[in-house]
Amino acid sequence: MTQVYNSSKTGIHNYQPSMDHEPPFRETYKTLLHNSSLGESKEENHFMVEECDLPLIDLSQLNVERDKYCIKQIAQATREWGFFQVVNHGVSQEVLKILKNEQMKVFHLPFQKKTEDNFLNLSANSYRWGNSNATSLSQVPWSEALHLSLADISRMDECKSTLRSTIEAFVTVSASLAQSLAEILSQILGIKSTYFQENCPPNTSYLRLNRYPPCPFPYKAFGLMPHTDSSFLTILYQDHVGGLQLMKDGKWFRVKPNPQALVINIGDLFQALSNDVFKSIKHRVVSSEEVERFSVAYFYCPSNNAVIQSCCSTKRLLPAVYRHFSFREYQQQVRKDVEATGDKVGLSRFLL
Ligand SMILES: O=C(O)CCC(=O)C(=O)O
Ligand SMILES: [Fe+2]
Repeated sequence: MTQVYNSSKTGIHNYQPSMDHEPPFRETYKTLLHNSSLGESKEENHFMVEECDLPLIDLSQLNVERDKYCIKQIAQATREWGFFQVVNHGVSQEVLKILKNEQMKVFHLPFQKKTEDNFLNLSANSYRWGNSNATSLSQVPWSEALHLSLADISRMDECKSTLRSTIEAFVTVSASLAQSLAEILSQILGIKSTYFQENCPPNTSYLRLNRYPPCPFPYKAFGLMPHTDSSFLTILYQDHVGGLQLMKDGKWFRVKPNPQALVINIGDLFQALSNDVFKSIKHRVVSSEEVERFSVAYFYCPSNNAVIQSCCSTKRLLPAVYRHFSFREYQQQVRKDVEATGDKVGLSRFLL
């Protein structure tokens, strides 16, 4: 399947993507597509989903002084939603615009090039698409991604210097924003203020560049299946297209895209650390039939050896919900479950 994007849709002029950049979704998942009962009306309609009014927090005062009102808003949004948006976050609109442009260029390289060993001088398996373990179409993400460890970024191909320097600019702000947010939240939990400095040294976090091609079966295949993030928290930049949905009180809601804002969500590790006080919220991406979509996610993660232990249990306030586990152990379990069943099981594997 090939697609030509015109300038009115992408906002980029004089830019011609290669015609052979799409991963072979249709061919690869032919059997799963055939087995899925296309067009059945009893299917949940992913598009008939209410839009939510996600809390929007202005961080301009946070960087100057630890503004109490701002901290209160962050705490409230985390407890009520586990998801919120921030503006005046420190990443300039210019950087975000260039980042999307560079991301578009890299994903529009021929598919064959993206799958080559040593693509952009990155570690093996950095470029990902679909799900080779899927047993049904609902387990196939109709998307492609570059999954980068922060160490990988400094090794990135010199010829992609604009991509690299823009990613670095995004990562620098995201790293400090993630740490500030985590420290604010840790105060509520009574965790010592140096916890994140000690457990999340530079380069242990990850960045993922996502591209969601137009999907011919958006009712059947998600851009990204319902999931929770394995991070402490995630910082997401999404373009103007929309498609991100989150689950609140058992119901799916659409997040209205705001390209000025970054979206923050709590991940599994914060849920475990907080002994379920904060919740890692399920979210998904519904693709468009007509346009491609881009997003960038910064996953704030500790070193592999870091042990996640519920704060409340260490203070003996409440019985611990989860057993201690290292981040390495967590990632290994997630990988094992995905390989065995096509799905992530997540925190419930570590329940006491
Ligand atoms: O693209 C998005 O809006 C969400 C991406 C996401 O959830 C992820 O990469 O984990
Ligand atoms: Fe996610």
